[in-house]
Amino acid sequence: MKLGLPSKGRLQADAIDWFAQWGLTITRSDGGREYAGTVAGLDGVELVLLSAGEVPRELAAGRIHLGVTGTDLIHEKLPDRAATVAEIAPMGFGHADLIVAVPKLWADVETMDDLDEVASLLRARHGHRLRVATKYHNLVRGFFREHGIADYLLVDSQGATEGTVKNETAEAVADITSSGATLEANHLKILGDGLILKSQATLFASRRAEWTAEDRAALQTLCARIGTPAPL
Ligand SMILES: Nc1ncnc2c1ncn2[C@@H]1O[C@H](COP(=O)(O)OP(=O)(O)OP(=O)(O)O)[C@@H](O)[C@H]1O
Ligand SMILES: O=P(O)(O)OC[C@H]1O[C@H](OP(=O)(O)OP(=O)(O)O)[C@H](O)[C@@H]1O
Repeated sequence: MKLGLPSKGRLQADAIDWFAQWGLTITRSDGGREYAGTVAGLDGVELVLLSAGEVPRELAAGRIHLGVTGTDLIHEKLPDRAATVAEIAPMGFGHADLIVAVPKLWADVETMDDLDEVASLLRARHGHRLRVATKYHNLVRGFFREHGIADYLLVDSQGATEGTVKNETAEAVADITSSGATLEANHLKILGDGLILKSQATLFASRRAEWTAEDRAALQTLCARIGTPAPL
């Protein structure tokens, strides 16, 4: 059974601690620079280290049986997620909210409806569409559609998204926030009804992987320890 774990970044250390409480000892090879390691405490588990952003794709391709990543990334990257993955357990860390934020200076803009009005004004007065910077294209499109906002442009931003407003490449952003410090530092505020998704690190199982009898037994054992029914 292949277990995909973030190779570095904010989720890895907490994920290793989380598995330790269920009797799985995960050890990175040589000082943590090599992307390899071992799992002790449950037979037949092989460690695969990869970026949190790649875990959804690897689960969908069936190249890993289990994977740890944020629910935001699963929702964004797997449109057909019910057929692709099964949630085993939320892990209680990596909490973050995907939100829509606008400049604090926009005193009259507090809701998605207000943002829709801004979009219409921008179009009417300046002849260009409202630009929204994000890396969560699918989730943002769906959310704007639910709020009846159609006249806007998504600007791809793979990092430093909150800076796009100051840099004048976008008027609004849709990004992850946890402490709120980055929004504050960039003079942005969250719209009252601008919460797209609440995310946390979660253990998922792949419905697309080939599950041998040994893999299923390992999954059963792990789920019994966690105290949750095996989803497959
Ligand atoms: N403050 C935060 N900022 C961004 N992501 C966060 C935050 N808190 C928790 N997360 C979660 O962490 C996950 C992303 O983790 P990380 O940035 O380590 O992965 P990544 O984007 O694959 O990293 P890499 O920079 O190696 O590509 C997402 O699921 C996200 O929701
Ligand atoms: O609410 P906060 O605690 O301030 O955290 C939110 C910030 O952290 C993340 O960025 P990250 O550190 O991953 O850098 P990036 O912008 O390059 O993705 C995220 O994209 C926000 O910018």
